[in-house]
Amino acid sequence: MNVIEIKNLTKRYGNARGIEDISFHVEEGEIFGFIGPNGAGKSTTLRTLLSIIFPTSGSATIFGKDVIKHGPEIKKQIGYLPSEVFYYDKMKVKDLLNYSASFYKKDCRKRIHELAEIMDLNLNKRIEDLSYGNRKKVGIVQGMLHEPKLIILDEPTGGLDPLMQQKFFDLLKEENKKGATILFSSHILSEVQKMCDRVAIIKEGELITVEKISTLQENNHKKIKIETKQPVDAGWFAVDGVTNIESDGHKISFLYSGNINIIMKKLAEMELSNLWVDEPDLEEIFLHYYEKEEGSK
Ligand SMILES: Nc1ncnc2c1ncn2[C@@H]1O[C@H](COP(=O)(O)OP(=O)(O)OP(=O)(O)O)[C@@H](O)[C@H]1O
Repeated sequence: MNVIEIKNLTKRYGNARGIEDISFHVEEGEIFGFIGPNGAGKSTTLRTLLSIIFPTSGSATIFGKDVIKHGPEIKKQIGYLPSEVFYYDKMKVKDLLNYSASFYKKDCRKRIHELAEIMDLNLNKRIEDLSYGNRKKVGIVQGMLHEPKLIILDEPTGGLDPLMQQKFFDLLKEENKKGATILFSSHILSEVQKMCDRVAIIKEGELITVEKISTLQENNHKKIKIETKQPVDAGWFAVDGVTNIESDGHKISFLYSGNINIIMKKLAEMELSNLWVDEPDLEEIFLHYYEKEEGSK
């Protein structure tokens, strides 16, 4: 079953671009990553999904229900962490969290304490006395205290130190094991790579691709590095499927996607002193997509 279905979603801010014709779905039980650089349209997509803002055209459903018509009902089953959290500064953390919990028809007190313990958050402090990272933790606890079936996170790790990031990801994995579906946006590719099953890549408001991380890594591209006896002109690699060439004459690295025999024959024409074939990390694949898109314009 698809927990989220986004169909041809477009949002314009006056004449300015927000997102253009975005379609993808998130399946039940998935951890789905939504990645793209600053200003790509991640927050716009997520806010439209939560009917915080309304689309110019297109539609979206969550749990099979239209997000505009059934917004309030759907939101009870969603945990949302916005990219920036704003609070009443004078409130104590525990008062804010209890107030948030009062919107749900369940007793969340035990879970609030468990989450605060995991995230090392002091419930007795005033919001105004918290650092940026600790405010983020308040947002995390607030988004998860009602044990939602769907967790939507917009750039969740900003401000968290590496140890906290790890704890937070462990927490998300645990929620996912218990059945929660997770959608999170990020421009930090290593965290998406660590966490997600599938990923949608967005650029300048448009969707570039939706792929399994494993497919992106294994099937599509190889990272090939060679060392040669004679200097090789980078032009020698004008082969279909070769991108991201970096060369200092004797050492050349590039990404290759396509029939592996073609590139092996090309390499066999050269006197090699060394050869490495690796899977690229997500960052390299991501840059590759960007280069392709820019080149094709
Ligand atoms: N309220 C608004 N009014 C006008 N334009 C907006 C508004 N909010 C976003 N935009 C524009 O929409 C585009 C997408 O922005 P959005 O915040 O969705 O990107 P993002 O991928 O979340 O970026 P970031 O990683 O920087 O948060 C940008 O060009 C941005 O300037």
